[in-house]
Amino acid sequence: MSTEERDRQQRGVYAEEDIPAGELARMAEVARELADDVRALVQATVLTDVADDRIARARELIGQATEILGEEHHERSFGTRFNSDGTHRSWGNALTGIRNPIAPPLRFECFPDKVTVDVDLGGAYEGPAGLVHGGIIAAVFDQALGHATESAKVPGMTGTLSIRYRQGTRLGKIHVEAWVDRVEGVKAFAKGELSTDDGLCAEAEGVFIMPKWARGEIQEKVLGRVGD
Ligand SMILES: CCCCCCCCCCCC(=O)SCCNC(=O)CCNC(=O)[C@H](O)C(C)(C)COP(=O)(O)OP(=O)(O)OC[C@H]1O[C@@H](n2cnc3c(N)ncnc32)[C@H](O)[C@@H]1OP(=O)(O)O
Repeated sequence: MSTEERDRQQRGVYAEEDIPAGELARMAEVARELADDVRALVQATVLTDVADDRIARARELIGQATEILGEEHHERSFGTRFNSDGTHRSWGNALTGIRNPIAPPLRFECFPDKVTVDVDLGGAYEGPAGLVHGGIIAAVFDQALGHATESAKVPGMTGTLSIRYRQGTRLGKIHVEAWVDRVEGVKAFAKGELSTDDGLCAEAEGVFIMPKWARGEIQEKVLGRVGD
């Protein structure tokens, strides 16, 4: 596939919609509840100690649920949807998507100089025994630093991300802060820290770049709207 075709396809996953605020709130509630249920299922799957016959029964029920959910579905991914009320939603996002049970999910608080997030990472995010997987920590940083650039109105995609793991992060509650250090043209340089009750566990820095294909219309849309 040519670069032009790929860029065109990439721009195509951004959709416009016109959903009244009340309806959107209802849809969000349904999405959150479904993802919470499946997240609980994932945790139960990792930790279960029941006998094989109970697993077989659970699989039957899971199969039925999968069939129902698949009756109607989006083609490839949820993408990002811009609503006429000035919001946008990326409900499939792997870290923040309210419809995505893989997402912990991260819910950021935005301040003028930084974004923060507190989240509980349970047994589904294990790497070394009892500790959070390093790749999960990288993903959390990627989203947090990306969110900081978006909050500072200099959004971009990750060009380079580097992480210093200072000590193991025990499964459980983590606190992350991220901020934009400086901006050079289309590049925003962001930094972040992850801590727990044990203190500072990891630090990150990264370069976030507004890609060529997104400069202009999509950049304006992302900049002009708030959303999840
Ligand atoms: C809608 C979006 C917002 C959406 C924001 C949403 C927030 C999402 C947060 C989650 C973050 C992700 O998961 S993002 C997903 C993971 N990341 C990706 O998939 C990115 C894949 N890579 C790419 O798409 C591209 O290589 C880019 C965008 C990184 C750069 O390509 P480009 O757009 O063609 O940029 P280009 O003009 O060549 O270069 C611009 C400047 O950046 C420098 N540069 C280029 N690549 C890199 C690099 N990897 N690391 C450092 N610096 C780099 C160049 O030297 C140049 O510097 P100078 O000459 O100007 O000095």
